[in-house]
Amino acid sequence: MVVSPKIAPSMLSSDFANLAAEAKRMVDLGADWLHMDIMVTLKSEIFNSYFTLYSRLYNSLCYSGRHFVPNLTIGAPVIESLRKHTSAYLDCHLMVTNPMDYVEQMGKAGASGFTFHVEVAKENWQELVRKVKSAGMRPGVALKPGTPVEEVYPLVEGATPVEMVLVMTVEPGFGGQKFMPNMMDKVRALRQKYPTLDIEVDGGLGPSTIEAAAEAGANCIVAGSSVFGAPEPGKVISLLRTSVEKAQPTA
Ligand SMILES: O=C(CO)[C@@H](O)[C@H](O)COP(=O)(O)O
Repeated sequence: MVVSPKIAPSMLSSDFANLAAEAKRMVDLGADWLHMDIMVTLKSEIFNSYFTLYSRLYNSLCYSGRHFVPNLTIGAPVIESLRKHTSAYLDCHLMVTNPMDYVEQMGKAGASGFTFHVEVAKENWQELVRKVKSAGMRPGVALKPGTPVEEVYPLVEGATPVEMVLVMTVEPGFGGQKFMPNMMDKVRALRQKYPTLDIEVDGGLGPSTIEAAAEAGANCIVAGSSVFGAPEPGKVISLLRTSVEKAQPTA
């Protein structure tokens, strides 16, 4: 195996009122990571940082209104609570417009991975990656469906590189959307350039779409509704893993 499979149920599809039990259930069923979707409002972020006309304009043009995504989920306090109940790798995907503001609190809360969006970190990604590492987390970069894959190359090749690229296979914001097969061109390009990189796919992954993703070269698989909605979630986790294993070239 060149890269190992990491199956990461998206806790966005879990019962939030029973998060600790849901996390344990997933780990017991064979999950490698727990994927945590962090989405916050732009409003709270801009009060924490600089409120400029530019950022207002930029965000209204790029991010349909005042949020990076049109949904609200969890933040560092929930990660901190969950961390008391599990030692699992918490794969945190920050769908926020100012990831720098969250590095310290996410590190202290016990996040394992900190994946930010390239669309909002074009200027300061080097400092961001350094801070993520010194806060004890593994840095990753995510890209939305409309973002060209070339935009993440400098982050993978930098002096302090990211350790994972997350290719969104739906528009970020909600679980239960349809997988976008044309995103596999990005995965293929990344795998060809970086044979040992962790490449994650997120959105619409399940038994009917895993083959396309695994064949393209994805090894970290986020799956929400296909796992939590299955009568036997353990079988889905194991099928996802087998598909990745089968598709990987042997070293
Ligand atoms: O980040 C997101 C949505 O923004 C994902 O993590 C979803 O939670 C994946 O859910 P499914 O598409 O697998 O239901």
